[in-house]
Amino acid sequence: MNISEIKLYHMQMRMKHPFTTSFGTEQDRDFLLVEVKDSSGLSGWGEGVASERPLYSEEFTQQSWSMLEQFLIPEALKQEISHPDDLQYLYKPYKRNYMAKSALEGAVWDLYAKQQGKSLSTMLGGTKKHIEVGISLGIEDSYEKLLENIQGKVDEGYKRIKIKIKPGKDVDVVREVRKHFPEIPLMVDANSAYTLADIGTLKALDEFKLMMIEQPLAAGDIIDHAKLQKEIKTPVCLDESIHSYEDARQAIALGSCKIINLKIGRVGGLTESKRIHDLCEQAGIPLWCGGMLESGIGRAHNIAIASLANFTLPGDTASSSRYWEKDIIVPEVVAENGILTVNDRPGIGYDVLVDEVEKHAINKKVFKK
Ligand SMILES: O=C(O)CCC(=O)C1=CC=C[C@@H](O)[C@@H]1C(=O)O
Ligand SMILES: [Mg+2]
Repeated sequence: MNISEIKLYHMQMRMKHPFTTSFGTEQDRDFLLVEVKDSSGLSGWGEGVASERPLYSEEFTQQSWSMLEQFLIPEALKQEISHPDDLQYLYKPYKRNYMAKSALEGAVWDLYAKQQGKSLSTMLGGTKKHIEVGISLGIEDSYEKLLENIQGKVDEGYKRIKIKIKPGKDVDVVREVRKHFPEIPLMVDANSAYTLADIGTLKALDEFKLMMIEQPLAAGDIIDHAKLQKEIKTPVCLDESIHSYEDARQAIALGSCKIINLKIGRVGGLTESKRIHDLCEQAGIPLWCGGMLESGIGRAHNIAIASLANFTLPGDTASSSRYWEKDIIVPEVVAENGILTVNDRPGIGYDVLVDEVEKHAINKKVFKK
């Protein structure tokens, strides 16, 4: 692949509105970008989705920066990479740090696809040209604000509504939403806010015809989710418990979930994402592509992976305008009536506005072969 230079950017971009989950509120997105250049000057881009604080998982921006700066980038420049899959061997000695690994690997995949003159979707084996998307709504202080947000997104045509729940803001909130929206495709994301002691509350959600309940129990848990799934009708969807092909294999074998929210950054990149996709396709476990409040670069990667056949449920990749006054890609990601078009331009299929990247970069480091 003749990689000659790798640039690491520490980005800060303010989202239009704060986003609240069971573990915290975020509005100033702090994330990384990786740019991989070949000797002809062609660039591939990847996004590091860890946040400033390790609340979603153990990863955080500064840790990803150190992992990339001290280990992953210098080692990638030391060897000849002929295919993005080669990075799995470089990554093998290093534990976890999935989001850092994914940022570099995603940039290498984008560059590789551009060198082949093919879209990233095609290179990954994607078959869909249109992808249905939903919207993930944060926790609001008032019912009227939440109901207003839902109405707005239903009017925009989003194909499913995901709302966050936590103890004290769960059954009553879903009941109120169902009162106003009895038929919309609705799911809840608990971000690990419950334990098996809350089984009464989680069973009570069965009356609301939810598409799924996402990650009700502890991050990393497989066993208790298997016990829970036997007790409730609502399909369990795992997010923070699935960090690898192995985790997915064990969760499927134990019946811990009926659906998986796949996030490229959480599982260490596109090569592992593809492996998990194929495993779930074999096992009849549908996937959807989750979001990590990405900039357009991460959204473009999400679109590419979500074009694979077994991504059969609407994901979280809403329009760029969901979060950003101005995205760092052109054209911006636009969901028309809840549908994204997979473009067949080379690589991620969007141009990166390097001036905008530089504007939002609070730190940058260039690594040369
Ligand atoms: O990117 C999006 O629009 C989805 C955001 C979202 O729901 C999440 C982002 C990051 C961590 C979590 O809070 C949550 C999730 O668990 O999916
Ligand atoms: Mg989630």
